[in-house]
Amino acid sequence: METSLSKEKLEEEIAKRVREILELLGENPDREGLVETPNRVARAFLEMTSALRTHQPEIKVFKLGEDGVTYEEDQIVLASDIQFSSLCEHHLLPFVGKIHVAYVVGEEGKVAGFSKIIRIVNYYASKPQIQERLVSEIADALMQSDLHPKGVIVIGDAVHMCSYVRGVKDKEAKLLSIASRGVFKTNRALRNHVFRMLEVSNRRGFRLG
Ligand SMILES: Nc1nc2c(ncn2[C@@H]2O[C@H](COP(=O)(O)OP(=O)(O)OP(=O)(O)O)[C@@H](O)[C@H]2O)c(=O)[nH]1
Ligand SMILES: [Zn+2]
Repeated sequence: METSLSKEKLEEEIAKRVREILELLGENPDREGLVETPNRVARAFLEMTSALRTHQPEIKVFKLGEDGVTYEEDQIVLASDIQFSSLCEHHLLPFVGKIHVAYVVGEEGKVAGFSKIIRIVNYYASKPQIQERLVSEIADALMQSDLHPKGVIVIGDAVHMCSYVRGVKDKEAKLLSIASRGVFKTNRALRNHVFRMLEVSNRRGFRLG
């Protein structure tokens, strides 16, 4: 649903409801520690759902080959270990983990700005959903972008707080989900190649700082 309320008004309206929830839970929302809580919660939820009220960021692309350098055709590009947090649409609790995005350079020879891939992940993560839809949306966004890749694969690997802190309370279980598009859908060897690249990326143990 589109909302025409200003950010301030939205925060005020959400905070009012959070206050009511606190009261229903048996808390005293006027006690010192809770006075600012409804507004903090409102701001946190607005931040974690910002994609509902904003447009997808631009995916800036660069054309390879224009500088006379021959690039390897069908080069696979992997952006790995992109940390994300999102909200599960069933409980509105966070699920947090990593997303890996790989694509095969298309016939136009375009590559995406590295940070733009991270921005796209963060954008689609910023709303309530299930993890399977998150990886699918990221894959579709890249396929439909100016990048025009031959294929995209998006792997999500996350811990869901709704299963960690409540319900089954499993502290170890993780959800792994994979969305494949284009050549990755049909070519199993190519998919396996990405999995091997991820293994290398995990093994290299390269950390700055
Ligand atoms: N596949 C998938 N399931 C999810 C995701 N996030 C939450 N869920 C699951 O959504 C389901 C909702 O099930 P319900 O039975 O309606 O909710 P519930 O009574 O709170 O279920 P429990 O968590 O089993 O206590 C649960 O099994 C959650 O683990 C997700 O991203 N992907
Ligand atoms: Zn959940």
